[in-house]
Parts: sequence; structure tokens; C-alpha cells
Amino acid sequence: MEILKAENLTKKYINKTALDNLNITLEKGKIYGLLGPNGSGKTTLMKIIAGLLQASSGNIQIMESMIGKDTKKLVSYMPTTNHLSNGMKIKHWIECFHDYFEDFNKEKAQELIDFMKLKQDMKIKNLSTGMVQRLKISLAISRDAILYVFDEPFNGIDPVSREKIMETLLNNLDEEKTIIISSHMVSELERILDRVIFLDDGKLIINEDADFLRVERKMSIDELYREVYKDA
Ligand SMILES: Nc1ncnc2c1ncn2[C@@H]1O[C@H](COP(=O)(O)OP(=O)(O)OP(=O)(O)O)[C@@H](O)[C@H]1O
Repeated sequence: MEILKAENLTKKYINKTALDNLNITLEKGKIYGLLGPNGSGKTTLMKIIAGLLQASSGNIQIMESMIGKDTKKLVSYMPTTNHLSNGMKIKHWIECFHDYFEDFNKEKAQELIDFMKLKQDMKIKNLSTGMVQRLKISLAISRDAILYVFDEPFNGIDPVSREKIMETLLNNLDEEKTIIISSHMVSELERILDRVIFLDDGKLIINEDADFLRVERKMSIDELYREVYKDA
């Protein structure tokens, strides 16, 4: 089942076309790796899907609704930046998410925060980079959305914690959910991906089944990535 469809999606900033006539569909229940070098348009696409940025032209629909207020309720988005204000404690953010998102499961968030070895009384300003990432991920996973969009969830995270986060994603989001993850850590991510999307300078160059690509190209997704972008 198709849950997202983008047609001729273009995003122009003042002197840069960040997304160039993108046509893309996402299927229900799949984990997508959104891959590409710096500046290829990954964050721009994710922000548009999350309803935080408007495309310059083209259409994008989620569950057959045009992007807007209604589709925001269907998408749980974890930005790459720290969007949680510093003076607040973790427990305040749990309350905020609970107030703001109808689909937010407070008990689940509390469990995940414990699992991630965080304490509810910790202030955001006292958290390390990796701890902030773990908190952002816990909050995003605690929503019961249709589509989960994680922008660079492994930034600043050590290898053991990366494994833990991947396990948490797989264990907490059932097979009905669709997930998009952008990352530069292709080799670590590849084992959980069903499909891969390669962007290059705002253009879609691959949207394909990961196993199919491995067999067809006789290489891992990581090797394919290095080959495709060797001149980037
Ligand atoms: N607000 C903005 N104003 C002008 N240009 C922008 C803006 N945001 C992004 N860009 C440009 O759009 C292009 C795509 O940026 P984007 O952040 O989507 O790429 P990305 O693939 O997420 O990169 P990275 O891997 O470095 O995070 C880049 O050339 C970037 O400089």
C-alpha cells in the first residue's frame, strides 16, 4: 500500500535548487534509507514530508491527503538539530509532547527514557550530544504515527548506543509503520533497510529494494554508495 506520493517535487532556495523535480512513492511497512552526500537534499525532503517546509512546486500527499495540518498528525519527525529548549527537564518535554500530540504515549516515553539510561529530572542543557539524540529518538518513537522520519539519528552516537537505538527502533515500531532514516553511516544502517533512496544534488537517482540492489549489483549498499558518489 502506498502511503506517500510526491510528484515533480521541487524546492528552490534563493540561489540553490535543493530538490529537483522529485517523483517518489513510499510503501507502508518499509524501512527506507535516505542516502546522499552533504547538501544532496535529504533534510529538505524530510522537512517537507514533516510539513515544516513548503515545496516551491509539485505535489506531495500522505495517505492521499495533501501535505498540511492533517498530514502533520501522521508524521513523527526527529530533526537533526536539537529542537528541545535548554532550560527544560526531560519530564517537561514528555509533558509537552503529551499535550501537543494526540498519539503520544507517555508511558512508552517513560519506559524508553529509562531504557536509554536517561533520568526524567535531567536538564536538557546538561545532556551530552548522544544523550540528546537518545531523548529525541525516544520522544519520536513514542508517537503512534503512520510515518516516522529520522534525520541523522546516529549523529554523535557511539557504536554501542547506535546498535541500541537500531534495536529500539525495530522493537518499538511494528511492521505496519513506515520509517525513513537519513544517515551517513551506511554500513551500520544497511542491515535494517528494506529500501534505499539515493539523492544526488536534489535529484532522485535510486529508489529500490535493498536486497534486489545487492544481488543485481553484486555489492553491499555501502559499497554501492561509495561507487555512486565517488566523485561527490
Ligand atoms: N535555508 C536555506 N537557505 C538556502 N539554502 C539552503 C537552505 N537549507 C538548505 N539549503 C541548501 O540546499 C541544499 C540541500 O540541503 P539539505 O540540508 O537538504 O542537504 P542534506 O542532504 O540534508 O545535507 P547534509 O547531509 O549535509 O545534512 C544545500 O546546498 C544547502 O546548502
